[in-house]
Formats: sequence, C-alpha cells, structure tokens
Amino acid sequence: MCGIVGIVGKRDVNTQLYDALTILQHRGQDAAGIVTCQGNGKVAQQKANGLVRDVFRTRHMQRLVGNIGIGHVRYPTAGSSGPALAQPFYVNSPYGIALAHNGNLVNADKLSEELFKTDLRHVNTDSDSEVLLNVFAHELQQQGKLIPAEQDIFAAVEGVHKRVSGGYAVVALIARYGIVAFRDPNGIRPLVYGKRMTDKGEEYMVASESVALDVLGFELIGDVAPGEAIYITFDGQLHRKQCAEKTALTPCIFEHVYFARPDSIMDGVSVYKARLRQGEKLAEQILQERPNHDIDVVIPIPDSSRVAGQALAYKIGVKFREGLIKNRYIGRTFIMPGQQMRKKSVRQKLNPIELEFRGKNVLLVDDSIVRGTTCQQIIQMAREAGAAKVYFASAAPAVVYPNVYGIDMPTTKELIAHGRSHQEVCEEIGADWLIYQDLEDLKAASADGGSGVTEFDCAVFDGEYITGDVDKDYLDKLEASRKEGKVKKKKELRAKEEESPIGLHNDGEDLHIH
Ligand SMILES: O=P(O)(O)OC[C@H]1O[C@H](OP(=O)(O)OP(=O)(O)O)[C@H](O)[C@@H]1O
Ligand SMILES: NC(=O)CC[C@H](N)C(=O)O
Ligand SMILES: [Mg+2]
Repeated sequence: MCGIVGIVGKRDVNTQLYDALTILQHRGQDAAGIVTCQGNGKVAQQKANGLVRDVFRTRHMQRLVGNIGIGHVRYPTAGSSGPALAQPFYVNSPYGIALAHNGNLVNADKLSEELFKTDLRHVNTDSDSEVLLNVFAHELQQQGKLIPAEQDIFAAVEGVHKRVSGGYAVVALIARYGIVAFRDPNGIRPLVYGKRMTDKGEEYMVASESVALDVLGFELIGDVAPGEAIYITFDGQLHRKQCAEKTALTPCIFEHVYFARPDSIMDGVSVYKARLRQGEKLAEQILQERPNHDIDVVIPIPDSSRVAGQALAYKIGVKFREGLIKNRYIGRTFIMPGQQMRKKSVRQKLNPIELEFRGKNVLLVDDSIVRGTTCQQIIQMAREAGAAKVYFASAAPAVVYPNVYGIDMPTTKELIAHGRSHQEVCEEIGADWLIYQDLEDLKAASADGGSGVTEFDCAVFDGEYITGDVDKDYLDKLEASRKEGKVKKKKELRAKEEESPIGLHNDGEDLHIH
C-alpha cells in the first residue's frame, strides 16, 4: 500500500506534489519520487530511498518544473527495496510515460515473460510496477497514434485490465498530453480524485487518500470506480470511462484497520467512523465473553488503535488512558523492511507511563496483530511497568493468510496466528487474555456507515482471494521465492555497494530524463 498522487495544474505542481506526498507518508517510508512535465514535453524526475523530506532538496524542487506531475511513496511488496525500485518508473516509448503504482500484481512473472517474448520490451528490475508500466505502454503503442485521444488512452487501460491480475491503483503521466489514473476491476486499492478552482482555472488531483485532497484545498469529487479510468489532459479537460468488462467493489478492509489515515474517506466509508465502530463491536464481544470483567483501564497502542480503543473503553464503561507515549520521530513499524529493524523500533517508539500500569488490570488495544512484533514487546513493557494483569484486544481478527494485493505479508510462517490456536497465540504473546474481533463484526464496522459498500477483500483473515487465480500452488511458490529472495538479499548485502542495482533514469543530480 504505497501512496500515489497526480496533479494537473495551471502552474508548477512540484510543491503541491511534495506536500501531498508528506501527507501520504504513512503509506510508504522506503522511497519517494516525483515526475513532472512541461507543455513542451520535457520531463523531470527525482526519486530515491528515504522519507519525502530527505529525498527532495531545494535544488531538486527548483528543477522539477511543469504543470502536470505525479508522485509516489513506496512500501515495497515486490522486488527489493533498493533505489532502482523507487517510483515513478519511466519508459520513453510511446510518448514518454511515467507511472506510479499502489498494489501488487499476481501474474507479474507471466507478464514479464510475455513482455520480453511477445511485446519485445525490456524490464530492468524485479518490480511488478515496472511490468505494469510496460504493459500499459505496449497497449498504448498498439493504438498507433501520434497524438493520443482519450479513447486511445481508455483502450490501453482496457488492454491492461485484460492482461493484468491483482490489486492496482495507478497514476501515469503521459508526456505532453496529461495524466491517467485507474483502479483494478475489484477496487482493492483506493483512489480518489478532486478539483480546485484557481484564478487561472480548474486544477485536478488524484490521490490514494482523500486527506491529501483536503489538505491541499481540493474538493473531493469521488472515488475512481473499480475498473474505471480517468484521463485529465494537459489543459485540464477531464474524461472518464469504465474500462473493465466485469467489476465489483471489494476494497481491502485492512485499509480501514491500519493503513489509511482516520481522516480519510474511502469509497464513501469514513475510516474514523469505521474504527469507532470496530471499537464498539469489540466492546460488545468483551461484555458478552466476560460480563463481569475486571478491567481497570483501557490503553491503546499508538497510533493506529487509538480511535477503536477510545470507543471500546467508553462502551465498556472503563477509563481510557494514553499509557504508552509515542516518539513522534519514529515511523510506522509494520511497514519497515526486515524483522530486526521492526523489533528494534517498537522499543524506540513506545514508552510506558508507569503510573497508568502499576497494580492495574490493563486492557491493551491494538488495531491488529500480524507478526506479533509489537504486542509481544508491549505486553512485556506493561508487566515491567507493574501491571497486575495484561489483557489484549485486537480490533481485527487473527491474520492467518498471506496478502498478495499490496501488503507485504507473503508468507504464512511469519504470521503469529498461523497454525496456532487462539490460546497458543495468547501464550505466545504473553497475555492473560486475548480477544480478537469477529470477521463479520469487522465487515459490519466498515459497512454500517451507509456507504453502500458491503463486500471487502478480507483475504488475510479468510483466505478468499478475490481475483480467483491465487491458489495453494501459487502461495507455495510465493513462499519459496521469498525464501530465495532472503538468501539473495544477504549475499547482496555482502557484495560491494557498486554491485547493487542502480536505476536507469536516476542519476540523482541531472533531473531531466530526455
Ligand atoms: O503484529 P505486528 O507485526 O507488530 O503488526 C501490527 C502492528 O503494526 C502496526 O503498527 P505501526 O507501528 O506500523 O503503525 P502505527 O503507529 O500506525 O500504529 C499496527 O498498528 C500494529 O500495532
Ligand atoms: N505497497 C505497494 O503498493 C507496492 C507497490 C509495488 N508492488 C512495489 O513493491 O513497489
Ligand atoms: Mg500500531
């Protein structure tokens, strides 16, 4: 779940893109990139590993000129996390296209082979996003137009939907012509768009989350529908078309649990309200399981569980205390690459206020338990701070299946709840009592707000993969390739720095790529 953004403006869009990426930073901390384009077709790019504030210097911003542009913050789900895989990716034919992608493709290997053998295209990295870019470029090339019209762009997106399977929200810049954005036919990954009136005319923006539009003063028009594409020309004409034959709206429910900011609205669902309802439903379950519970205090694990924790505490009539204080300079742990870094960060990030724990029966609330990295350490901290009993509630059900649509959970082995009973997980994390949200309750928490969304991608909880092409065989292969990847990574780390892959269009200083 990376963050993507695209703006078609009436003046330089570089600082707007930068601001939008800082707002979407919670969706990816590994790399960031911006590509802009001027009316004469000149494209400029800056991308590198790091947070937005570290990747773009004044000297870069000054040279990222142009009225249209796209940006990306990356959380790796495919390929390595090196600088060559930072996005947007660029291909020079046809027209010059840069593309940024949130999601993960299920059939990237097959497509990669097809691109090489049939489409005669070279993909230089193991990024599925580079594959996606080349499929789109090929489909657009097939239209054979010197100046592409909206129907050519839409025909290319139709071609993409026919060939590609997985979760994908995409924004692409076509040099000289405009920006196209599209979403997979199941609407797994989020994408919204909006407009803003300026003294020079109307400007458009597409982004992963509505909060980016809010902060930049754009008015939300709505979500890009599953399978739909929108094309905004350089001079600001907006065109929309449904480009998939069969569509369904099944957004990833984990966005509501963890990924999205609570102040975002996705497919009409307020993430904040969904989290409040998650807390209330969890509270009902607690009251049902233990009507005479002895919880003295509810303490959330910051940041993502705060909203659910507060609603839960209110409903069970127990005080809510911020007993764990977060270091605001440490990022999100779950989306960091590598278990060692994740483990170390939990302690750096969170510190208990002893007074809130000493002698009390504490209910810790988190939005989810995935690898168990966070809860194991926090429960230990709570005990060291003198808690009498440590109970643990998760606002999501047990995560037991891998994710293949844009969350980096490719193997079951790393999931603490996989192959363990409820009681075994409780013992493994060291809690005195463990409560998981019921899946139907979680779905209801997202559906109850009246948005009309009733189906969700819940594969990590129920193992049902919406694209229909993910079976045991596929998951076994994925798991095996991940193991190979790890071995390769270790070897790579040992290798000299100059041997690690570098990007084709990324020399860092010369921003113009043609
Ligand atoms: O079981 P785990 O593998 O530890 O994963 C789950 C934890 O990771 C996330 O927190 P994170 O620190 O990433 O972000 P947050 O500050 O938004 O809560 C999530 O909110 C849980 O706390
Ligand atoms: N989290 C994402 O959306 C990742 C996008 C893409 N699969 C990558 O690894 O770069
Ligand atoms: Mg957390």
